[in-house]
Amino acid sequence: MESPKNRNIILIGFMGTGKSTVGQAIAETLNYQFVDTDALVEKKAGCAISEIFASQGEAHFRQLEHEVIKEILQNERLVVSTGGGSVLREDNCAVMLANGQVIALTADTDHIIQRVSQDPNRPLLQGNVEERVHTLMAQRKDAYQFADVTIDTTGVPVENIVRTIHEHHMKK
Ligand SMILES: Nc1ncnc2c1ncn2[C@@H]1O[C@H](COP(=O)(O)OP(=O)(O)O)[C@@H](O)[C@H]1O
Ligand SMILES: O=C(O)C1=C[C@@H](OP(=O)(O)O)[C@@H](O)[C@H](O)C1
Ligand SMILES: [Mg+2]
Repeated sequence: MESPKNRNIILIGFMGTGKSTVGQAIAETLNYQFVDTDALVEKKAGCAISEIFASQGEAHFRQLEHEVIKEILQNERLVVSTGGGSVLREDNCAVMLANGQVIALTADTDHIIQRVSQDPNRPLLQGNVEERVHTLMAQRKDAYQFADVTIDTTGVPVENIVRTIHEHHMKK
């Protein structure tokens, strides 16, 4: 485990690009431990993400998310699926790059809208989902570019994405 890029795999990307789904599958393939920062934030707060946003606001959620990312990346052999807004803090990006191979998942807007519309649990997408996705994607268009690798998941089955990540991780 000489290079920091060997330590962990860290998935970043907009909501609905498949970080949580793909992360779980790649962890099983590599026999790494799977960690979802959203789940760790919920554990730390003792309530659901939507409740944290509603009762304490987004800034508090971002602080918990930052603490979780810093803590968890002290370990090795993890696949870490991050929340889509974690990259908005530069210090999170720096911790990620220093502790693993950062892989950005992307997908086109229509696929993202279709995927997230089935899950009402994202506080930033309440109301008109299509409008919210368009607005946030425009705001974040450059936010995922610091990744070591970028993989377009549009129309790609999860097992193919897993295979591509596996190949990238083996040859890095
Ligand atoms: N490659 C894919 N093709 C089709 N559906 C997908 C794909 N990846 C994820 N999904 C679906 O999209 C939804 C959001 O996926 P999720 O893993 O929660 O994304 P994220 O963690 O990036 O927000 C889930 O219903 C999931 O089953
Ligand atoms: O993009 C964001 O700001 C968020 C993405 C969510 O995670 P997913 O990207 O896994 O949906 C979750 O962290 C929270 O609802 C905020
Ligand atoms: Mg997720």
